[in-house]
Amino acid sequence: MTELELDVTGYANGGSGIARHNGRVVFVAGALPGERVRVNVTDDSRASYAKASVVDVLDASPHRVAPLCPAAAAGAGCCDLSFVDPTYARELGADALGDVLRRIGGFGIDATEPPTVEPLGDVPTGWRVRTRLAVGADGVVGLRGRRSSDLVTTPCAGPVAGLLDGLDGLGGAVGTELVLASDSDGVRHIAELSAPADRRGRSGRGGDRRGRAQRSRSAHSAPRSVRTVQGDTHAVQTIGERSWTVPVTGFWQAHHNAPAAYTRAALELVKGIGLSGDVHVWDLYGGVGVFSASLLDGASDFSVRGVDLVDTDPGALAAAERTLATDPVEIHRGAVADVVSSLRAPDLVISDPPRSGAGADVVDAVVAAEPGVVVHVGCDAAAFARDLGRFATHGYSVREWRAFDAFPMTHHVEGIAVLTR
Ligand SMILES: C[S@@+](CC[C@H](N)C(=O)[O-])C[C@H]1O[C@@H](n2cnc3c(N)ncnc32)[C@H](O)[C@@H]1O
Repeated sequence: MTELELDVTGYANGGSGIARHNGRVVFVAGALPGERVRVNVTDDSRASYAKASVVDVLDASPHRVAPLCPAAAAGAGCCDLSFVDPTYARELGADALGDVLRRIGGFGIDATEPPTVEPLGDVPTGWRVRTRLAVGADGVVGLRGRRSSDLVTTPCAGPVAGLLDGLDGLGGAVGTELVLASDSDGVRHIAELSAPADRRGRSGRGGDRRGRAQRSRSAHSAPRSVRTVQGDTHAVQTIGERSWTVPVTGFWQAHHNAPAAYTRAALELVKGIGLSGDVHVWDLYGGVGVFSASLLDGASDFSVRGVDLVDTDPGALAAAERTLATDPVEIHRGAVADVVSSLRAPDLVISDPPRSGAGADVVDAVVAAEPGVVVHVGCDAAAFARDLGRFATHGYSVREWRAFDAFPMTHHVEGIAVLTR
């Protein structure tokens, strides 16, 4: 492996430092702007850039701290910025978000100031209420390594207190995974997911890299059986006066303060934006309907006449049905791209897609329905910027955006923006 000494001059969305070598960009994992580092080149396969990881810090940034997450320090792929002072990490996140909003979203340098990244708690540790761990030989439980499939059994600092206590031996065979959820009363529930198809037999072996990757993707999207190991099949999660019974293996925001913060932010963003009277809402990628509920309960300038809630996950939609049973919410199971053209035109759209973003086709379909106001949420800065940029090409402008440090000690940032036509 090639070893180099580099000066790190910037920070890239994705959490790496940026350096240059022989005119080529090198993305250096584990390095901060202003540092001189010795690195190993880990990927030299592309003409325009290389990837490397830090072997030794020769000249350290004043923002480098002793790792806050012992698992990350031991090589786990969990908290990639655990070695960065948390306030500075949020500044880096804001810079990276501003950069992709300009570069990928096409928002001019003079556009609305990029958002600052707001903390969701006082400390960067003990925030995660849902996590997934791998089961290794002899029932040992741990996180996968950053650059290997080895198990790291040192506990991560992200999960809330008690979530990781006494796990060894709870899981079954090698290759299964444990999904852990802490409900709003702090009670722990654990489900075991059977191994994906490619780890069960020999079907995933052999062939070229692309073939193996394709088989692995389809193996991971194939249904896996679920066994309750501890607690219940569902966790009760509460925001204010509303509660949801959410499948342990289903989606709930990872940060214990995120659902309340995001729904409050959405309400604040639509306040005074020009909506009044009876409003029809689309809650796209709505999951259990936390945004639907907050608008129904908390909108102050307007009242919600009806909501179309769209999601693909039957478990989340069943939870939505229970909690929103007496509300004017119509639930649609299916992909947003397939469903929206059949829905009644909205005044307000909330969209909260998964990490990959909504994508051009969905943005175009939303725009075709001509909502006056769109609130768009994104947990991947580049996808968020791409989606907002697509709205902008259709004449929607960002009136305000906010960002949250929803995954402390990592490079991930959650964005939320309100756009008007
Ligand atoms: C980031 S979560 C947001 C869920 C919800 N808004 C919340 O805050 O709890 C994304 C949701 O998108 C759903 N999803 C993923 N792909 C989808 C698609 N193509 N169409 C509809 N829903 C989808 C997932 O099931 C998940 O509930």
